Parts: sequence; structure tokens; C-alpha cells
Amino acid sequence: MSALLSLRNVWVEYGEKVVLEKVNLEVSEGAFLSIIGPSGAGKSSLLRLILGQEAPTRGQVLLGGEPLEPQCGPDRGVVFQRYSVFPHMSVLGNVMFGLECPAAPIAARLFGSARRKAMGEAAAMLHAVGLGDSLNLYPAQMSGGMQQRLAIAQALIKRPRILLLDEPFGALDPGIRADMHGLITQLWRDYGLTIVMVTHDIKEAFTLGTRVLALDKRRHDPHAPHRYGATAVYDLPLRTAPAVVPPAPPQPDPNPLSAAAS
Ligand SMILES: Nc1ncnc2c1ncn2[C@@H]1O[C@H](COP(=O)(O)OP(=O)(O)OP(=O)(O)O)[C@@H](O)[C@H]1O
Repeated sequence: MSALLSLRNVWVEYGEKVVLEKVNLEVSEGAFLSIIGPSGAGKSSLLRLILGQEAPTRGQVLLGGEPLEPQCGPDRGVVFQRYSVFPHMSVLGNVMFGLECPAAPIAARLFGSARRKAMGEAAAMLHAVGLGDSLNLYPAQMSGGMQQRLAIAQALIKRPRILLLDEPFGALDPGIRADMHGLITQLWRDYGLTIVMVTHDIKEAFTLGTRVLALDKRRHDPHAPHRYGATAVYDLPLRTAPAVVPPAPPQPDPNPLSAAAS
């Protein structure tokens, strides 16, 4: 099977500082790739390349066999550790924005049946992430775990081909983190997602991932630490299904739009 995402001899350099060198990576559709490595190894830089926020200084990044567009498109969704939701919008508004903005780029608002359809779609996605009863709340009224559920819904509503997670659960308490592991596993299965996740938590990397990639420097120059960059030092295939047992799916609200209409 051909790879959904390919990195071919990718380098990231800032002036004389080499952050990543000779990174070669093929990620097949449906994979859950965890990326680990010491602080400063270039894990977030790698995600920014896949997101299209940055271009490699050498090499190529291909999505579906095509060179990546130089900006983030709807084919890539991303969830950061925090602050990725709009604080001035309700939960439903946050997710609808992802549908309204591309469909009506000037007003960022749909009307009539198109709006009702978008509302139904956004409400269904919020049910899937366990926020079906919170459509009218604002982010400030929600816990960190709920905000991350919202960030995931916001990323998934555009049906990305690949979901990028940058330390998505790093700021959460252990219990909430375990719930989120169940949720992301459930969504990965239900939506047939391809996921690339950066984490500092090695247990999390091995529990969730079907494959773990470790970035680190192979060569060091003690007199010029910036001279060599990190690369993939280990690439461990684990299994085809993650070890986490997903929780029972949330019960859908029989009439999700009634809460949203108020
Ligand atoms: N715009 C930039 N200009 C110069 N150096 C940069 C820039 N962006 C990142 N770097 C450097 O690239 C290196 C890798 O940073 P990056 O954030 O990708 O590492 P990381 O592995 O994600 O680290 P952490 O685990 O601490 O989040 C760091 O040394 C950082 O200082």
C-alpha cells in the first residue's frame, strides 16, 4: 500500500543550526504514529512541516503522493496542548466555524438549510467527543479535558486526511488523560483516522501508537552543538490496534438541535 504521508531526506535548518537532518518517513493510511525524543530534538518542528506551517530547507514532504501545499489545508487537522479553541465562541460555534468559514469565507456564517445542516453535523461531532450536553457552554466554563475534547471536534469536523496531535494531553490530570486516551482510540477507529502524535510521555506513545518513532541526534560535535540535527533513530512497528480499550460511545441526544437553537 502506498504511503499517505512521505518525508524524503527532509532537513530543517535555521541559519547554521541544523534541527532535523535526513529524515525519511513513510506513514500509511490508518496508522497511529507516536513521535518521542528529548526536548529540542525537533518533534514540533516535524509536525509544523507536516502541517505546512514551515517548509523543509532540503527534501520533500508528500501527502497522498503530492507535494504538500505550503499552508495548512483542510486535509490536515491539528490539536495543540492548549489554547486552540476560540474563547469568544460557544462550543457549537467553535465547531461550526470550521464548516462555515470555508463555505462562506467573507461572512463566516451560513443561513437557512445550509446552517441547519452544518449545525446538525457539528452537534453530531460534539456528541462523538462526549460534549453533547455542552453545546452552549463557552470554553472558560469548561475543564481542561473538555476544552481538549472541543479542540479534537474542531479538528475533526473538517474531515482531515491526517490528524496531528502536539502533546494534546500534556496539560491534563492523569485520570482525565486516561479518559482522553480512550476517546482518541475510539475516534481513531470509528473515523478511520491517520494520526501523528508528539508526546513526552513514553508510556502514552506505546499505549496509543501502532508505531513509535524516536528522534535524536546520531552525531554530536561538542564544540558546535548546532552542527548536527536529529533524525529517526528508532522506528518501532507495534501492532495494528492500540492497547487502550475505548470507552462505550456517548449516547446521542435524540434532539441535539433543540439545545443549540436557544
Ligand atoms: N524559528 C526558529 N528559529 C530558530 N530556532 C528554532 C526555531 N524554531 C525552533 N527552533 C529550534 O529548533 C529546535 C527544535 O525545536 P522543537 O520545538 O521542534 O523541539 P521539540 O523536540 O518539539 O522540543 P520540546 O520537546 O521541548 O517541545 C530547538 O533548539 C529550537 O530552539
